[in-house]
Amino acid sequence: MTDTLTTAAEVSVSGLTVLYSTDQGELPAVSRASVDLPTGKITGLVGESGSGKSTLALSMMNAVPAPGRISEGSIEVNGVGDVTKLEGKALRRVRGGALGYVFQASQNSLNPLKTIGKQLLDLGRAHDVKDLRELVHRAKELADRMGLDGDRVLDSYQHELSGGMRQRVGIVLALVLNAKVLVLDEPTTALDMLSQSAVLDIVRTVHRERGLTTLVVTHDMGVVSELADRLVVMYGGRIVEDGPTTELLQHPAHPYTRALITATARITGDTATARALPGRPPDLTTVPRTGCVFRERCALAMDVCAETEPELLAWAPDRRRACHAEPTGAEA
Ligand SMILES: Nc1ncnc2c1ncn2[C@@H]1O[C@H](COP(=O)(O)OP(=O)(O)OP(=O)(O)O)[C@@H](O)[C@H]1O
Repeated sequence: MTDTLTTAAEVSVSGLTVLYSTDQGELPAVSRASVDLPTGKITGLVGESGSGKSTLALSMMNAVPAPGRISEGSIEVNGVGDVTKLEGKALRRVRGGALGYVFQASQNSLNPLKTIGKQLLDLGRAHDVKDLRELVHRAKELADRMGLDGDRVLDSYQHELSGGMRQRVGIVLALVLNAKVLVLDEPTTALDMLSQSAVLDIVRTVHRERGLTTLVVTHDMGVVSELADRLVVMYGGRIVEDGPTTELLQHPAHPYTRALITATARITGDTATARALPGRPPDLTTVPRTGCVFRERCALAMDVCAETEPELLAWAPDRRRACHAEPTGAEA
């Protein structure tokens, strides 16, 4: 069976492999990943630290940092084409133009030496915006919609803003050029609980009001379980499972997804039974080169798992999994 969704895709990642150069040679941080971001939906990309989430998300802007490179695959963005083929000015126009990206720890991604307003003007000039006053007006409006004082924020330096305010500023800058696709990398990490829920409310609201296609990257299953329409689970550079959020949480079909859910008290509703996943996730150098990448931490591992890498295949409508074990009642 193919891995395509029936819904229209705003972004379509196909056979993506991203390599980083290490002292052991070039190794994959993302391996043959194929996934769609359905138009108008919020997709959550989850997995432990090092699973390749940020690398996959950065690839969508063809912005994998050196010493990394996209070695295979394509990323089709609606109205743009294959971003892996873009370079120079065409690529800069897409970043912040069609695709708005709020960086991980965006708390620190702002320039400490320039006011937010000055950074907004730099962004406008980089994108050849003719009417900068209109751009400032739009940014203030957006900021106001997010519960910020637009005038004050534009006159501020980043150190004058709280973590939650900086995160909102990151979203303003990502959307002010009317991006249709919004990518947020760990939007709530390093925020206190109150600011976390305020930022998530804002993401939900701007997503709906602006008709966005949104990708939320997080290691925290709890964050996306309430926010996302769909979940995509990554482990060791592979997509191991995806599907609609409610179905995937109620009936996880990959042992890794099940373990992530069990480890999240916010989903199980019980801090006492929430168990951290035993063992450590692999990095580029330790990820198994043959067979299933999860087998060393998997309670269901069989001989075949050491020999053959399971393919990510559709096993029910709108559900895919990469696992040799049969989906059993245990998943339900
Ligand atoms: N610049 C780099 N050079 C070499 N290896 C890298 C580089 N950046 C990331 N990696 C490795 O690539 C793998 C995937 O990293 P990535 O940051 O995409 O994962 P992640 O799931 O987003 O985790 P985190 O939330 O910790 O960023 C990890 O093993 C990481 O160590």
